[in-house]
Parts: sequence; C-alpha cells; structure tokens
Amino acid sequence: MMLAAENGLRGDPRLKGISEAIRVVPNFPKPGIMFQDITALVSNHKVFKDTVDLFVDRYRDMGISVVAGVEARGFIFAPSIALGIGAKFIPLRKPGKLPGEVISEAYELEYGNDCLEMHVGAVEQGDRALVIDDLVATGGTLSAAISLLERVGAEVIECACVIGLPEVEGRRRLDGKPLYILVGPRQYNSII
Ligand SMILES: O=P(O)(O)OC[C@H]1O[C@H](OP(=O)(O)OP(=O)(O)O)[C@H](O)[C@@H]1O
Ligand SMILES: Nc1ncnc2[nH]cnc12
Repeated sequence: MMLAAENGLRGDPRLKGISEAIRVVPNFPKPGIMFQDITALVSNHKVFKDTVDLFVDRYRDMGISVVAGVEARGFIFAPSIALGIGAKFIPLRKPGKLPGEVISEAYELEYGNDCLEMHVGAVEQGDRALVIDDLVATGGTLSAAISLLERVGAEVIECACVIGLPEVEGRRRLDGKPLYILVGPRQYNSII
C-alpha cells in the first residue's frame, strides 16, 4: 500500500485537511465497525477539490484510458478524475443494475458478501485502467474490480482510494497490484 504522505506528498497540508474532514461513526452499519464517513469531506468544496486534484496530478501522465469507479462511493470520485485526466469513466455496479450484458465477480466484505458487475464491451483489450473507490479495507472489492477488468484484457495500472484501513490481508488480496491511498483511517475520539 502506497501512502501519499510517503510518496512525494509528505507535509502536504491538503492531506491533513482530507483526514480531518472524515467522520468516524462507531458501530455502523454493524456493531464493531468504525465507519469512515466521507460525506462531510465532499460537502467541503476545497477538501473535495483537493482530493480530486491529488489523484488527477498523479495519474494525468500515466496513459490511463479508463477510470473504473466502484458503486456506490467510488462513483463520488471516479468521474471527476476521469474528466481531469481525459479518460473514459466506467461504472462497476452491484448486481442487477446494469441493463446490458454483464460479467460478474463475487467477493466478501468487512460486513457481508457482495458482487460487482461490468458491461461487456465497456472496456477493451489493451485499455489501461485505474480503479477508484473511497476506501479499502480487506481489498475484496478492489480484487473483484481488478478481475473484471483483467478478464476483458485490460491492464490494471493502479488502484486508488481516499482512505486505506491497515488490514494486512488487503495487500495479499490485491495480488501485488499497486494500491495508492491518500490517508489512513481517522481515529475515533469520544471526548471531542
Ligand atoms: O476492501 P473491502 O473490504 O472490500 O471494503 C471496501 C468497500 O466497502 C465499502 O463499500 P460498501 O460495500 O459498503 O458499499 P457502498 O459503497 O454501496 O456503501 C467501500 O465503499 C468499499 O467499496
Ligand atoms: N470501516 C469502514 N468505513 C467505511 N466504509 C467501509 N467499508 C468497509 N469497511 C468500512
């Protein structure tokens, strides 16, 4: 896992602003989960723009042809990044949402099971892909996204998330694919 602060952005005040805009909600959606809520982050124009800019700056010269966003929270960031770097955006959706012919991959979550689908023909052999989501925990979701893209012959250049939880397993499940994250999880402080 590549942390932005350890890859050229050490001391960048934008990272501190992003981290501070994340709200921790304990026991959501299930007991024991410390939910990292990004709704306040995206309702702050400067922090939201900083987040998109950091990704656009990193990916603009990497020859990325497709930005794949993961439903639902990946959709908040991926289209702006795609527009910023001049790539196509494609949605990876939860089951039964896409109207055309799809391919599917099942995966496990921190709090349940799910499946991602992609339209056949949305991505072509030789496309250079960036996968975007808001957060990586176990890496199960990103692994499913990588599989979908590789099954149709795309090359996954990198996966990127705003927040990375320090689950060791995540790295293994991404099977060595580069993973870039802006910040670690916000710590919950019940006193403030
Ligand atoms: O690394 P993982 O263990 O796979 O977990 C990360 C995924 O979990 C969350 O989505 P969720 O499935 O809760 O769906 P949502 O975006 O529709 O809320 C998050 O937005 C990531 O997509
Ligand atoms: N702790 C967490 N906060 C927000 N989204 C998540 N997805 C999986 N784990 C999560």
